[in-house]
Amino acid sequence: MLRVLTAAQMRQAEQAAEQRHGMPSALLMENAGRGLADVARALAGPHGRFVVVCGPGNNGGDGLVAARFLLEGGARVSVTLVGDTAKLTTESKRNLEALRGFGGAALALESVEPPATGDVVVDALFGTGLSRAPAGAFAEAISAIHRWRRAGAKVVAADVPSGLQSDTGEPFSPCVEADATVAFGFLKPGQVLEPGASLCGRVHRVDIGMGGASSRDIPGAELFVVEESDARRTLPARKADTHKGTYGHVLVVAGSRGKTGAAALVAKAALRSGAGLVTVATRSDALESVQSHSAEIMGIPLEGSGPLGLGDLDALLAAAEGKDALVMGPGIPRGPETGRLIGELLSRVELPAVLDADALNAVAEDPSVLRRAKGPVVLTPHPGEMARLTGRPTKEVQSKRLDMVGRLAAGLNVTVVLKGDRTLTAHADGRVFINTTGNPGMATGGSGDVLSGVCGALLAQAFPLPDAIWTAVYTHGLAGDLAAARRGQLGLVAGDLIEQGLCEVWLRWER
Ligand SMILES: NC(=O)C1=CN([C@@H]2O[C@H](COP(=O)(O)OP(=O)(O)OC[C@H]3O[C@@H](n4cnc5c(N)ncnc54)[C@H](O)[C@@H]3O)[C@@H](O)[C@H]2O)[C@H](O)CC1
Ligand SMILES: [K+]
Repeated sequence: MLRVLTAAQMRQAEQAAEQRHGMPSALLMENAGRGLADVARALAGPHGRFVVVCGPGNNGGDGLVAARFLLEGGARVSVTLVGDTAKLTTESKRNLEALRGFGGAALALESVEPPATGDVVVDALFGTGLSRAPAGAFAEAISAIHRWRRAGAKVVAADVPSGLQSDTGEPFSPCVEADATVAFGFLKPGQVLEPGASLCGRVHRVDIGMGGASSRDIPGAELFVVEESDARRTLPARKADTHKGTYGHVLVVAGSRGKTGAAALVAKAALRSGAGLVTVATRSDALESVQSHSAEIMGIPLEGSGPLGLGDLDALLAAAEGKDALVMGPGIPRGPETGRLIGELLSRVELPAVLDADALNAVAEDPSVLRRAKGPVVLTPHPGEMARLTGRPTKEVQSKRLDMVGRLAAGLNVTVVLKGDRTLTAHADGRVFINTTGNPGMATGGSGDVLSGVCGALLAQAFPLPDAIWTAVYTHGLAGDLAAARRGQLGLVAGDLIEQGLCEVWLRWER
């Protein structure tokens, strides 16, 4: 699990490294510059030349150190300092002097021979200190870097591409587009959230000596990027002396006439994710069709017709007996009472409950009904459903994903999975887990149903929250990547995630 730090948290970590762990910022910068030089060197052609573009702050300082290491290694290096050199930070001033000792003079931008294929440009204009859109000479420097990249040079960004807001991943204009970014010490949100992640190119995280700074040194939001090893570790190998009851029984309340596939996708995904038993509760006129999708699906008919309402409460309470997790929402017939029904049901059963699709739209009218839930609740909205849950426009949800998912989870004391590119899993305790698996081929009907089935299965197997959920999200995306590798993104359908993807993930992790 990789910790992701905001700019303010980075500064706190830097202070802790200095005050508690005896790592002066000069040494941090030396290590950062060395890591930057190593990545730049690896990207250069055999006779590649380096152009290091430095700004006025410590990001520029990193660039100066990198220039020195490249010169030491015998490379051809030219350094350009942008902005008022009188304003250089102490550390940068010191490194500029050191560089002069190597004869690597600071040249003006105009006098630099334009780099091209095989050459490498090091973008050390701004890092986590960027506070507004680059203008004037800084904007001109970024335009030069764009030109050089179009001419074939590779661009390596120090810490963050200059112009990118490291806390959000939103770029100012102009903003550098890098082939690689060297993250110093810890990842930043802007390197893992879109569009920042794409602007960074390949992110290389290098340790610079802040390893001693642990969580207690760094208060505030706890953001993490989930790695494959984390997800794999959540799901231990099965023991021999177990039976289907050991792996839990998932109750799926989903489906309706014309939308029986949604219920089947949830149920099949749960079965393919290790649930011992799966029962679908749905209107009688839909049940046969749901069960026809797979012999393993058991069924409970919900008598009556029309939208789910308080009249269905007793039947659902009875259906919940002896179950270990509940998944509700995909394809359900929603009506004016459905939200209250969900509130009543959750206030009386202890089951961990996953609410998706129309269950989310039902509770969106009054999300506070969820506060009475007896068991843990997991919401899995896509941005549109998140907009309805929060009462904010979808555009705003997408521009403040981190903030909004954390706020909703804390406000309702639930776990929230905000789906999309880089799905975010926010837990009520403030931790947010960033997912990096998945691909646009998964933007197909039923993909979300599959995710809710995987969530239900892992909860039914008593994997703890929030681990079970960020693991389900990681697994679902990896299943999509493996399925797309065989079927192509265009050809991918939700069923492939189950039949193809999930089974390949388990095989890969059980080896
Ligand atoms: N925090 C750490 O542990 C380490 C950080 N290192 C590097 O330092 C930068 C952050 O450096 P900082 O001096 O805070 O700011 P920047 O260099 O990113 O920005 C320079 C400076 O520029 C001013 N500024 C902001 N926006 C603009 C603008 N649009 N136009 C003009 N000037 C602007 C502002 O005053 C900034 O302070 C971090 O990214 C790392 O690369 C250490 O080297 C390693 C440890
Ligand atoms: K930079």
